[in-house]
Amino acid sequence: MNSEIEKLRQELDKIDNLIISQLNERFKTTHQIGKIKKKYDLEIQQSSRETEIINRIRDKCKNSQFEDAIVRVYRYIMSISKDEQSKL
Ligand SMILES: C=C(O[C@@H]1C=C(C(=O)O)C=C[C@H]1O)C(=O)O
Repeated sequence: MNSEIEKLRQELDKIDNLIISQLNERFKTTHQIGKIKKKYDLEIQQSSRETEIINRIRDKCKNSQFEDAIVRVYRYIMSISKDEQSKL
C-alpha cells in the first residue's frame, strides 16, 4: 500500500513542478498587464474577460468530473492576479 501511494506521490511532484512553472509564467503575464493598466489608469477588475476565461475553461473541461473544481481554482488564481496588480 505504501509503495502504491509513494509512486503516485512521485507523479504528483512531477505534476506540481509543471503547475509551478506555468503559474509562474501566468503571474508574470498578469503582472505585465497590471503595469499597462497602471500606465493608462485602467480598471484592474475586467469582469467580461473573466467570464470569457471561465466559459473557455468550462468548455475545455466538458468531459471532466473536475470541471467545477478547476473553475474554483481559476477563480482563486484570478483573484490573486488582481491582488498582485493592485500592489503595483
Ligand atoms: C489579467 C487581467 O486582469 C484581471 C485578472 C484576470 C486573470 O487573472 O486572468 C482576468 C481579468 C482581470 O480581472 C486582465 O485584465 O486581462
